[in-house]
Amino acid sequence: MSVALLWVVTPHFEASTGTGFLVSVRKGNRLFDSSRIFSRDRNVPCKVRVMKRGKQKLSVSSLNAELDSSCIGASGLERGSKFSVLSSLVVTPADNLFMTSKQKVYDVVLKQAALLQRQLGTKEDIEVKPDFVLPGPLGLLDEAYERCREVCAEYAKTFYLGTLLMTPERRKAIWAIYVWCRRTDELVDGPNASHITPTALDRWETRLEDIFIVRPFDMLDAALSDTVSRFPIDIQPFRDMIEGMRMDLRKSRYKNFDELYLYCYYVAGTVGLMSVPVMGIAPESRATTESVYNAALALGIANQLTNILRDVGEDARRGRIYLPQDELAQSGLSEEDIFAGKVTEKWRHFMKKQIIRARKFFDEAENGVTELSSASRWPVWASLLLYRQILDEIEANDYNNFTRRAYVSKSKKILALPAAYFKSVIPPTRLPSPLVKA
Ligand SMILES: CC(C)=CCC/C(C)=C/CC/C(C)=C/CC/C(C)=C/[C@@H]1[C@@H](COP(=O)(O)OP(=O)(O)O)[C@]1(C)CC/C=C(\C)CC/C=C(\C)CCC=C(C)C
Repeated sequence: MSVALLWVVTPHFEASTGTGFLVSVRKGNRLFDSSRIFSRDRNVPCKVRVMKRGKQKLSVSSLNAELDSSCIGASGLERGSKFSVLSSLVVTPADNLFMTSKQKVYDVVLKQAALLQRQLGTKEDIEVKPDFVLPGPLGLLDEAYERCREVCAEYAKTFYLGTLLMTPERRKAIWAIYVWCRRTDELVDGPNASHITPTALDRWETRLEDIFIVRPFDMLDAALSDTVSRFPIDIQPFRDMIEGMRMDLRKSRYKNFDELYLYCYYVAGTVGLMSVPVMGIAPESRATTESVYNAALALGIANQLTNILRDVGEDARRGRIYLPQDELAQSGLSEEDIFAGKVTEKWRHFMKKQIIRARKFFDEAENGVTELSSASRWPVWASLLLYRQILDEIEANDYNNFTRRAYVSKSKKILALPAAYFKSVIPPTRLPSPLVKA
């Protein structure tokens, strides 16, 4: 597996051509030469050395190698960047001040659904653009997607197997989105997290904007540039995920569920919104686009809540408590109880309520999976069933999520696959349902 290692001398850059990074990529009627990847300011050159590594297992640090240079800067020092942060959900007009997080996020869902409908006309139009014709022995874009595939296969084995069930165009797009999400998450959760500052995240956001105007920084970004030009994907969920990382930098406590919900939207609900335009809605579905987006959002929230409940002990050891403070207090629990990590009756009672809530989000998501295009349903069902089982495992561990990590065994994972398959062959509902247009 070859991984490009990039050293960036300044935040502006132009790739050197030393190592055969030299295939032109056709983008609609435009051609861009990926060996010469330009910064926003085309007059400011910056050297990027591209070095191929021999076949080796990808590691967290190899993924980060590329991130370090572009986000932290070669020295890891702040550079007083002039990059601006563009607005996303966080820009709240005065009359939004009293809205709950759910209402604010629902506004995003409505906007995303409207954008998708506007871009596609009708759902029957969902068709990806044809493949680019690439010169060279192995198209640069093919190589870019191949790297995304490798990262995905390495980091998310079960999920990767699920993507193999999708159509080739869709699976490539999901890999590219996955890699971008993973890298974004690594910024605050990876080995270099201590070097990450809000300015570094601003740079990452500038780099995201470049992806959307097809000026990718590296190969993995090039795959996403291609994906977002083929599918009707909007930038906002991506921006919002970066906002979630900012939140992670500045916040380690959540007053109530409203605050936590917003965090879960940023870091995981956004993944659902990014994925729907790729997964596609079944042409025969009678569900509204916004209801499908809402279900996708619910699956992201459910996954993240599950993740938080599974990792209570691990997070506490990093000084983080994602659980709503007011609900902890209502159950007679304090921060000290979390740090002490003792499973008490109060804790069990608190956890039972949290699990009920997470399951409700999974239930909400279920209705939407059936409305997805047929080839996308199996992997989504599989991921839903597998992630939901983590909640069962927490129960099976008698709610000891302080010192025991709930995980789904291989045999249970294998059993979930046929179950997911049978669910996925159920066609979209033709009967009136809460998801169906009036
Ligand atoms: C088929 C499918 C599931 C597609 C989504 C693929 C995709 C782009 C995944 C990106 C995941 C990612 C790396 C997110 C970064 C932030 C993060 C780490 C979120 C947590 C994921 C778990 O990751 P982690 O590797 O840390 O987990 P483990 O420790 O290994 O357990 C999250 C908990 C959130 C992930 C959220 C989703 C996968 C959203 C799923 C929603 C959809 C795919 C929409 C489906 C559509 C409908 C209508 C229901």
